[in-house]
Amino acid sequence: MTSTLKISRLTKAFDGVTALAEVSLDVAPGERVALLGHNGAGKSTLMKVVLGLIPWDAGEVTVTGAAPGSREARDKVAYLPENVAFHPALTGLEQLRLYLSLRGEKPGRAMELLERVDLAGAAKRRIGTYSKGMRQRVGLAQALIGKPRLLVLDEPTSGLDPVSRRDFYALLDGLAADGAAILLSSHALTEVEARTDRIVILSRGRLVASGSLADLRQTAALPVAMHVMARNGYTSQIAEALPGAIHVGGALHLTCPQEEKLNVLSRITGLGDKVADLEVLPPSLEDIYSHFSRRDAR
Ligand SMILES: Nc1ncnc2c1ncn2[C@@H]1O[C@H](COP(=O)(O)OP(=O)(O)OP(=O)(O)O)[C@@H](O)[C@H]1O
Repeated sequence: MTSTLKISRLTKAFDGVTALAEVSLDVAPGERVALLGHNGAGKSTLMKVVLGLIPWDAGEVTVTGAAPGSREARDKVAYLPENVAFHPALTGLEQLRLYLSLRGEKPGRAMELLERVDLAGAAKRRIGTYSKGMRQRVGLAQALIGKPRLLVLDEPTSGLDPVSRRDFYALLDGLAADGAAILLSSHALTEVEARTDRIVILSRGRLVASGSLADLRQTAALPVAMHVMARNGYTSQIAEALPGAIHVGGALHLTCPQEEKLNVLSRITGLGDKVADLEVLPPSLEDIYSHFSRRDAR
């Protein structure tokens, strides 16, 4: 399938400071990609290049086969900046009508867009009275104009409460199911872990990891943690059977390399009734993210 976004060996420096170094990334139609990285990793720079807002030094970038910033690309790309700003004196409805006219579309669609982001009830209130989450939703409604094929969202859920975040991702799921590619940056790791198809980690301008969470987990090969709860009176016997386990509260905690996980589990189950309960904790996205960021910093 042809990629919606194709980036090949993209390099960009600002006054001799490298912001992006040979970054390659393809995003397929309907794919939801999360861009992660510390402050200054290059996420916004990459987005600005994709949007055609800044030139780049080397490499190739195409958006739906067109050059970033070209008329064709702009027609198919939507952007939601992190701190979206609107005119505070306009109502949500007026703001959306204005954007629709600027895009050459019927202003009459404004209410339908506000309904999609659950803002119909506040459509006739001034944006100056909206909460941050409501302004963010006006931003999303604006990004939905013209059936975009690529949505570029810069920290779209920062400042949203958990319910608004869930609704926001549900909306993105619908757009992705309709074939739109989504590239979003975030610092909220647990949230992207559940709601995106692929995770891309940038570190100091370089792409250091790309794949599903399962792929990254496998590549990182981080240890697995286990919490073993002993039945009354058996804690020391279990501790003896599991060298390296440490007492934390009433449980025993141990870690082991991925490849030894099944051996350790069979040792634990061999302890029979002495074990009251067992929890196996795979490495979280936070662990994986730190692993790749640290590895790159060395
Ligand atoms: N206009 C600019 N002039 C000079 N340097 C810049 C400019 N824009 C970005 N940079 C530098 O490029 C690097 C990447 O910055 P960028 O804003 O892309 O990071 P980011 O990953 O989006 O960070 P954050 O999470 O803080 O938004 C940083 O070293 C930054 O200082």
